[in-house]
This record gives sequence, C-alpha cells and structure tokens, in this order.
Amino acid sequence: MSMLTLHEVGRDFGGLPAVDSLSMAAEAGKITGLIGPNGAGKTTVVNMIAGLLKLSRGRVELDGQDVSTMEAQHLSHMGVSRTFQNIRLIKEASVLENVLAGFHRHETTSTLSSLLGLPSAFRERRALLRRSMDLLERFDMADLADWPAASLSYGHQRRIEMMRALATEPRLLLLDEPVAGMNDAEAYSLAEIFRDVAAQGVAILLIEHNMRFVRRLCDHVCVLASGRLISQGAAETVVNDPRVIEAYLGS
Ligand SMILES: Nc1ncnc2c1ncn2[C@@H]1O[C@H](COP(=O)(O)OP(=O)(O)OP(=O)(O)O)[C@@H](O)[C@H]1O
Repeated sequence: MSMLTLHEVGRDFGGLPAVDSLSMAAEAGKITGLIGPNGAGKTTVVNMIAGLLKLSRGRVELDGQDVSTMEAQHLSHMGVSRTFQNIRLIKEASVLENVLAGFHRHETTSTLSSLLGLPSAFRERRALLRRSMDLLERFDMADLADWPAASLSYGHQRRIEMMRALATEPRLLLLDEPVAGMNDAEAYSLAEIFRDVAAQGVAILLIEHNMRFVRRLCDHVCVLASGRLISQGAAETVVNDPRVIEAYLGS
C-alpha cells in the first residue's frame, strides 16, 4: 500500500477546475516528483494533501486511511509536513529558535509544568535542543544557530524551513520548490539530505521546476498540465514523452 494515494481528486476555483480527475501515489522511501508548467495545479495539489484546501471531488488516503476532510493541524499530527514556495520563518527569532518551533508537535509536557520549571519540562527541552542541534549539524548550519533567521541568505533561509519541516519527523514530506533560487552546488547538497530522509522510510513529494534536479533525484515523476495528469514514470521516460514536451512548449 502506498503512503499517499490520490483517487480522482479535483478542485475548482470559480467553477473552473484547477485540478481534475487526478489519481497518483507517493511511496514510503521514495522521492516522487510533481512537475508541470506554470499554473498546472501543482501547489493546489499539495495544499489539498496538506489539508489547507478542501477537495471539490475525490479522495486522499494516507496509509489507506481516508483523510480527505481532515484539517491541516490534524494531518500534521499524523505526520504530514510541508515547506512553502514562499519562505515562512519567524524572522526575528534565531535559527535555533526557528528549528525548535518545528518540534512543537512533539512536546508532551504541559505549559504549566514548563512554567513551574518541573524537571520533566527541563529534560524535554534539553532533548529537543539536542535534536535541533543535530539537524543544524546535518544541514551544516550549527555555526549559525544564534543568528537571526532574517539576516541570513535566501539559501540558508530555505534550509531553516526544511529543518522545521523535518523536526516534526514526518512520514510524508511535501516540498514546494525547495531549491528555487539556489545554485547547483547548494541544490545538490540538499539532494543528499532528501535522499537520506527518504532512505529512512519517508515518502517525499517534490514540486520542482529545475529539471536537472528532478532527473537526478526523483524515483518517479508525475506530470500535470492544466490540472490533469498527462504522464508519469521514470524521469528519463517522462521528459521524452511527446505529451510532456508539447505541454511545456505550449506554456
Ligand atoms: N485561491 C485561488 N483562487 C483562484 N484561483 C486559484 C487559486 N489558487 C490557484 N488558482 C488557479 O489554479 C490554477 C493552478 O494554480 P497552482 O498555483 O496550483 O499552479 P502551479 O502548478 O503550482 O503553478 P506554479 O508553477 O506557477 O507555482 C491556476 O490557474 C491558478 O490561477
């Protein structure tokens, strides 16, 4: 069974379908690419999966469970995590504080015990700090832990966003153009991290315009055009599919 399955999913805006009859899947341990020309419906798909947009039609399943009407917060507790096309950080907070905020879902100690300074709250905070620092090291940003997020480069801010998404220890990670605006070296160092994350059993769904990156990274690629799935398969197969070439040339 796939980690994520979409059955005949559709979403209308103003009576017109932005996504229609979309059936696709993302497997645990694999990186699935979602590509297509501008306006094809990719972000709409991710927003529906993450519970930020209601479906007009169809069904989304997570591990076989129908989650089509679930709210974003509930889905996040079930292990669905995402990054956004536009970076959303707590700009005035430090890099470390931003990553710690991503761990929020794991905190089990009550606010009261934290306020009272109980040992359990202290132990938990220390464990979360340790795990945040592990992530910073993995992303090669430990030296920047105390820097305000807003003072860092675009590439670094994107990394912080990814650390926050990973802090929730997702089962399904939705990445919306994670390497947009990065040079090849920065993008490839992130590719290694995504590969590691997938190897741990996470299903990754990746929206990306950088085709070199998609070819290098994705195990399976789904191509959307005008809201419909027009091709899917191995990256090398879909980029040579005449329907895909036509969709891109026409865009
Ligand atoms: N909230 C909205 N209200 C009305 N129309 C919308 C809304 N969100 C998206 N659309 C429309 O739905 C279609 C698909 O948009 P979407 O952003 O999902 O495409 P995309 O493939 O992610 O594009 P891009 O690659 O440019 O980010 C577009 O025609 C867009 O204008």
